[in-house]
Amino acid sequence: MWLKFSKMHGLGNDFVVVDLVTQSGFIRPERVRELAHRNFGIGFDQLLIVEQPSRPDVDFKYRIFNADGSEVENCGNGARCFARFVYDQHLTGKRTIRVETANGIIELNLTDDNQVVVDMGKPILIPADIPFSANQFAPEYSIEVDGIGAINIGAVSMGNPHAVLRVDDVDTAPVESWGPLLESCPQFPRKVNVGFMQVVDEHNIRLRVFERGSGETLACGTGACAAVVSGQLRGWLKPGVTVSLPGGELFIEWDGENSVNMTGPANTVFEGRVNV
Ligand SMILES: N[C@H](CCC[C@H](N)C(=O)O)C(=O)O
Repeated sequence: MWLKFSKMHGLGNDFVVVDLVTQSGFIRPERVRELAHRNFGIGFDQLLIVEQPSRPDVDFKYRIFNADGSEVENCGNGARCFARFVYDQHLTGKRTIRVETANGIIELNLTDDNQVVVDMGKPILIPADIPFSANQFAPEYSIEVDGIGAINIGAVSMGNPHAVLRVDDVDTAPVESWGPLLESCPQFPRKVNVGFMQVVDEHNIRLRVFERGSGETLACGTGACAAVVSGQLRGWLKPGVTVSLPGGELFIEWDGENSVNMTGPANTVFEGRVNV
């Protein structure tokens, strides 16, 4: 079965986006892994699926699959590309689009200057809801990790789980070595995305993210949101933070209580057809 797709990226975090509103089909997890391969497949960090909504108060359903075939709850850079895709493919004429993810509703706003503003919802901080093995919320936790030892982390979910470490310099941070060890540590029963955050000042950070199910990416939208939330909770940041990632910059705003808002670009590279 052949399906049309768009190849897109948000700051180099790259996606294949498939419309299953006007097309019908199903992509098995094994086929997701094959298509994610950068030599034998198309190559992507995540596969994004556009589906008909399952409730009247949203415009679309938004499903996300990592390169390893795992289905996940949210993808921030993907949300911006999702908005660009459904508008450019004329699946909607709206510039404010409500979508349901596996973990709730997010609102996407296409701006006049070719950016996308996403209301990412409130951060989830209760350990059991992240999920993270702590008895009660704390801004910072000390955990023991095999192969690393004792480290301090923030634990935040944006629908998907994130551990946030502070480092002095992201360029020398142990992303490749510590990323996989933390991604699968038992304290996060559904695994975890791992953010390495360098605080430049109270309104600027640098960030690298080792993503659950995909490895290090050039940018991570939910990771940027989680890092800012954790940095504000730990007293290092104030509302209105520019996050510099290897692929570019996102602007993240959180008032300390309500939704986290993310602003950034979304780009289409090419369109194609793929046999699933
Ligand atoms: N790897 C993530 C999903 C993609 C998140 C990232 N690409 C973003 O922009 O938020 C997870 O397993 O939760």
